[in-house]
Amino acid sequence: MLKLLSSSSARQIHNHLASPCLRVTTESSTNPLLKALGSITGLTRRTSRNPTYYQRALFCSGSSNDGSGEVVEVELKSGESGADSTDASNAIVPTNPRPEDYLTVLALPLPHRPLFPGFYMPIYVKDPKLLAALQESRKRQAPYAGAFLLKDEPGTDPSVVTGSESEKNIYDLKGKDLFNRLHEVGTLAQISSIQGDQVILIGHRRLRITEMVSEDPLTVKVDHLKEKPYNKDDDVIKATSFEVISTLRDVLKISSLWRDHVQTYTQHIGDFNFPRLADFGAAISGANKLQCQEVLEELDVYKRLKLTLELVKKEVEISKIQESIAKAIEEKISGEQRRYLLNEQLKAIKKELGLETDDKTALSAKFRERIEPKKEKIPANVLQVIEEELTKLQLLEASSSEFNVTRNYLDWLTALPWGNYSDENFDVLRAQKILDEDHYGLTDVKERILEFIAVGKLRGVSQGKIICLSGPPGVGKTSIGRSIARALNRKFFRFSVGGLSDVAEIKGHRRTYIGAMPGKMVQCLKNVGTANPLVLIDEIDKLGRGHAGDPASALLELLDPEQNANFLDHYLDVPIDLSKVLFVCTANVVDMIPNPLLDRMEVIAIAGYITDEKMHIARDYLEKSTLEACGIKPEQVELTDAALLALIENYCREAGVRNLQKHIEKIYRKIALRLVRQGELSEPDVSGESKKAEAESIQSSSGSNEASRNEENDETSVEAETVMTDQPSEQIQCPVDQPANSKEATETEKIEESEVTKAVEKVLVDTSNLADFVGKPVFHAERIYEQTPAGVVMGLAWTAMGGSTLYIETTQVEQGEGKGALQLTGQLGDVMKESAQIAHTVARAILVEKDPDNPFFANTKLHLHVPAGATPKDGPSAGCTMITSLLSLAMKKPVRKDLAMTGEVTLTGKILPIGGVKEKTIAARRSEVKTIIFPSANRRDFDELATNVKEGLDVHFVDDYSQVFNLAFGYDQNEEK
Ligand SMILES: Nc1ncnc2c1ncn2[C@@H]1O[C@H](COP(=O)(O)OP(=O)(O)OP(=O)(O)O)[C@@H](O)[C@H]1O
Repeated sequence: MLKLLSSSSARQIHNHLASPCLRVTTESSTNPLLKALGSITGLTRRTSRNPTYYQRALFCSGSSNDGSGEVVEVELKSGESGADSTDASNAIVPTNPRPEDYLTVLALPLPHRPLFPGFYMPIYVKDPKLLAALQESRKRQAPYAGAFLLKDEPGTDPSVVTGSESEKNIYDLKGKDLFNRLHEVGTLAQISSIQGDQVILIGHRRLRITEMVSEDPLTVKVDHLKEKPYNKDDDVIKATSFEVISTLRDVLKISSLWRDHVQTYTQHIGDFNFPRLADFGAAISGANKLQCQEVLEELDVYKRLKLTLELVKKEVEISKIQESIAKAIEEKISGEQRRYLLNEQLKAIKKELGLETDDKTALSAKFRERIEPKKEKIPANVLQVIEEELTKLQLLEASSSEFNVTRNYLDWLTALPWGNYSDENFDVLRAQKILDEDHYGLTDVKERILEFIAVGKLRGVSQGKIICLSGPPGVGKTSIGRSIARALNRKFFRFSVGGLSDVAEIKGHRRTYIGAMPGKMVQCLKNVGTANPLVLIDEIDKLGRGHAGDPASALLELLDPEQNANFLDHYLDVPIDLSKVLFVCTANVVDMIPNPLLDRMEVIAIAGYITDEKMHIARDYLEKSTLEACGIKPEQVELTDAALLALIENYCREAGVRNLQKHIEKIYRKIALRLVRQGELSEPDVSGESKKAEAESIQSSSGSNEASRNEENDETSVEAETVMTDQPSEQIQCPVDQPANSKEATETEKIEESEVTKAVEKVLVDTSNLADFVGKPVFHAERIYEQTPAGVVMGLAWTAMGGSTLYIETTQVEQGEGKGALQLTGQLGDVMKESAQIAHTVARAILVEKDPDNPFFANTKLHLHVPAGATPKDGPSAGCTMITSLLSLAMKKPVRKDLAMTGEVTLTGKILPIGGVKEKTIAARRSEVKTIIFPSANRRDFDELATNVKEGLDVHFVDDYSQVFNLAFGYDQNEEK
């Protein structure tokens, strides 16, 4: 409470407080505000240096002795609330205030560390009210506040950094909450400056909060704390402080960070006594906030010094670790730097000596060197693109991704064989020789190639063409492609488009994609190095559907001679001339080739081989190449004709020869193994003279040995084979696979055995031992009837695997008035089902004509089946076979022996042409058919067949079913038998 002062009481207070900074006016004031404050018991502080201009005063109510009264700040503005300068001049105004005069202070929360006396600390005040209050107090020339460390939230670990989250929360703390979170002991902080929300504090003296005065901004009452009295000359304190000093010196020596700390945060340390030393050590240490707070709270000087010593000692250790880490890293970096510098120097020296240019220049030089010889042939637009890209390369940063893209692009552009053609062979005779060398038969294909060469010779230039070789697997489509390339002296490149569904495979990716690549054609040109290779596109009938674009259209652009002179690959982005490329495609089924593509092709069908052709191929090509591949000398083995024939007829009856090749390889591999085994057995550990002598003795007794071996072999060896001795006439049987642990074998027997095998020179493969090499025949004969019964007729079919024979079987299910019906089985397709219905109708009509009284079809339920029910079948060509089968059953008369037929039939009985004449003829031969009926329209196809295919066949060409009827049933049954 404030009481108006009389001059005497004011002086009394003045004297009592004995403060030189107080000035007391003697006149009493009528200021109503002062009156309202009631009696004054203690004067604390004046706020203005000049008593004439004072505006505020701090008064403390209650006892003036202990200073425990309430502090009241009074505004004494002149002219406000009746207070004027005259009135105010009556108040008691202190001069030169001291920090210890502050008994009520604004509380500043410190989130990270306590503030030590004598140190700077910048803090950020986010609370606008608090900031305003601080600014106000600075204006009032009372720039002091209390700085208190904030306690962690209960349950948090002070050593764990949780980011800015906690900091955010403290700005939200207000009033009582904030008060409860503050450590009791803090520091009286002078507000040195305020810039924005940054406030620089300078620590002065320790405070202890006693109670909260106001909540927002938080104002607290404080006690000023003093160190406990201590003896300056105490040895222990001295020793401890010296240790602190020497440790600090060590740290300062090691850590430059500490030196900076000392310079930045210490402020007029003043007289450097022991308590200050302890504060100093703790303040600059890196200890956590609670350890620092402990030092701050410690008023016992010795204890405080001890605490500080612990902290600085720890700091020494940390500094040592820091130093070693720094040293290790420095060493590593300096090593790398050194290497880098040396490398750079090396590069510079090499450059100076002209030994090496920098990467980019070297790269550009490489590309230029590449295009130099073919510069004349490279199209102008391509040259321009190359030049532009080379300029771009120089401007790009070598480490950029764009640089790599440009480099790869240039690599492709410059690597292509622009205008580089291989010298073509226009020598027809030579070409024919090469073609014959590689393949037996295939006259059509060879003729076509020779025509191509002849045209090239006359025109002087060859032309890009698309040839399509179609036929069953293994007939040599791929290998003839390779052979054509050899004959024409063109480079060969093969790629399969079977299942290909991505257009990018053909046309390339756009350069913008990561990992972009040009298409197959550009890769081919780079690979072969000439612009006129022979490109074999395999399995074109199995081209995929395409999920991104249509591969068939892309192939069209590639193959079409009209378009491919300017083929544009997405990656290359410059037109390439593919008009000189010879494209050869292969397919199993021509029907599956997309029509626009097929339209541009010259299809050459390879039908498959008959036994005779297979024999030739096996003898002259497959056997020779296999012998070579297995490392067997021709004189070491003999595969008899009979064995080969058996192999073809019983094991490899399909149209192609791939399976035959596999079987021959299998035989020769087995022979190779046996020869090696024998060879090993025949290497006895005897030398020179003794060997010779033994050989002679063995030779003289060979007859008896052979005889004994023969006997033994008959009884014991299941897997025996025919072997020949020096004299081919003397054939003996000897076991090739010896029982590994023959206990009975004596020493002499062993020698004899080895010498006998040594004499073996030729392995004979005959029909008798063929099964030992290739196992039992796996092929079941197509022919299931020796003589077809009534209702069964042999037809001829075409499949992707070649031709084959098939039976049409008809039987009667039940009979009865008006029960005539037809039931079909055998996985027949729609066309074949319709064909059967037609056959039923036509057969009925014919029967009416031939035997009007026979009600068979009207009263009989029939079942027509086509065996091999697991294989789907379709097509109209079995029409005439079905009619014949139905009529045969109706008339109960089997058809002529060894007859096969094929032909589509109309409802009126006309016979329409069919496809696959060669395949069907070959299939008929395979099944030992003697008589074949073909539609007349196919006569030309048949006439074109090679003589060996036609040989020995009785072929009839028919226009009308009546002719078939006569051929099938117009025979004398007795004669047939
Ligand atoms: N007329 C022939 N003369 C000599 N060897 C042949 C003849 N026909 C095929 N061959 C041989 O048969 C093997 C198989 O031929 P190739 O691989 O060319 O068959 P393909 O018709 O391309 O089969 P696919 O349709 O399965 O690709 C090759 O080793 C080839 O040399």
